[in-house]
Amino acid sequence: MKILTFDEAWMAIQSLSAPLPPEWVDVWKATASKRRIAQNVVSAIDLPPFDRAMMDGFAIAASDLDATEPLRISGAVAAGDPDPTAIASGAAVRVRTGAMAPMGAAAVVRQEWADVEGDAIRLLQRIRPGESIQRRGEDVAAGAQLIASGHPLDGQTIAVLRAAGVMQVPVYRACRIAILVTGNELRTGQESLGVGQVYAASDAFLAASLSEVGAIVDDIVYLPDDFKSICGEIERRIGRVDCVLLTGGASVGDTDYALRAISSVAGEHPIAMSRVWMRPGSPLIVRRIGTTNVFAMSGNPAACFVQFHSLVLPAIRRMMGDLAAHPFPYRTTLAEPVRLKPLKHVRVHRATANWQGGVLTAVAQAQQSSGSISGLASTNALIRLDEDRYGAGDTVPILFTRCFGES
Ligand SMILES: Nc1nc2c(c(=O)[nH]1)N[C@H]1C(S)=C(S)[C@@H](COP(=O)(O)OP(=O)(O)OC[C@H]3O[C@@H](n4cnc5c(N)ncnc54)[C@H](O)[C@@H]3O)O[C@H]1N2
Ligand code: MOO
Repeated sequence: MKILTFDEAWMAIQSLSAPLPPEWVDVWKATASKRRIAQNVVSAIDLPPFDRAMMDGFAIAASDLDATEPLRISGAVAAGDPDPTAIASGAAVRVRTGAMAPMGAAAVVRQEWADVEGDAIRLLQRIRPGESIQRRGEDVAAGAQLIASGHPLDGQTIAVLRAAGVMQVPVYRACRIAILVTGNELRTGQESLGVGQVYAASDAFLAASLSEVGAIVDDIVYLPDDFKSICGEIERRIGRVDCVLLTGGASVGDTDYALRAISSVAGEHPIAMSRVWMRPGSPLIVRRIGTTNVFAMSGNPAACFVQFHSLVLPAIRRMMGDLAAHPFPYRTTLAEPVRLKPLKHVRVHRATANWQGGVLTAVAQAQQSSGSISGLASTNALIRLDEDRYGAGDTVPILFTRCFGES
């Protein structure tokens, strides 16, 4: 048994989970995803690529910013016109928003600030130099840093890359994952339950949360408590997927095969851990075999949920380039007191978090048994409890298990 504290387990698992090699994606074919960019990206062009009119109105020369005499309208330019008509002193060029500013334009006078008198305009106020012109490269210059490594390739980022003329970016490869669900008592699909049987549940939240972060669930396999078949199913995935997630059989009973099967397949590969001082979720076995990380989580759905969100998912996110992952990244106020049995385990409670009067506030669920699953539908967070007693208003670390605000 290799038992670690929660923080030791976090470090051990994170250090096994190096980012996967990047692959290049075409920015114009990329769909918004949680994939992360694997290097700093610079702008390919000046942005905007030319001095640009920001208002519909009239471009004027520097000598006419406070002209009291009429300025003759000498031409017009629309967005997309390639010809940057020059502007002379005493003249105005009609411009549309998004058009190239004429050569020599010192400002664009929005049309509300000028009276049109035949083929001339008269300014209604003094115009500031540079008014309503966005200069070439003012947003970002060609070659300047645009996006930092590790940034998600989502819709907002794709917009920036496109605008800046970046055609391809390297992104960390999506983590490929196999889920092996073990247990003689488990039934799936439309099967009705026999005596002593339960429906397999945990793989549903595993698969859903993994696809939310952009990982690829290669397959989900249901296995009996049989040493040989568990060994065989692990072995055939080593080197073919980046992570194998087992559930069930992670504890110490004589039909709990996860540790023995992983050890048998691993041979000389050292075990990172087989238990963590955390409740629920203490039976957690982690071993890297070749290029594959193998995690065996508890069968109890609530324990599996806690292990997955607090330790396993952050490791998978790190493999996909989230290098800033932190175990419980926020703090919340407790709405109610908490009293716990003195134990050396860190307790991780399922909670419901909400904004109350502008303050993030969490209520721990009443039912915290590791065998109870019904509360998972309403929980949106896990809170970390290192002490035995807390008062209402105390603050504790929290992580969100679903997008905050979607509960
Ligand atoms: N003598 C000891 N017994 C146990 C210990 C211990 O230290 N000494 N640890 C306990 C703790 S803590 C936990 S948590 C459980 C973990 O057990 P396993 O990981 O071996 O899981 P199983 O025994 O296979 O299953 C536990 C429970 O969950 C049900 N289950 C399993 N898989 C699923 C699934 N996919 N969906 C829904 N429900 C599932 C299963 O039927 C069992 O009821 O061990 C304690 N024992
Ligand atoms: O891992 Mo267990 O959930 O502490 O009963």
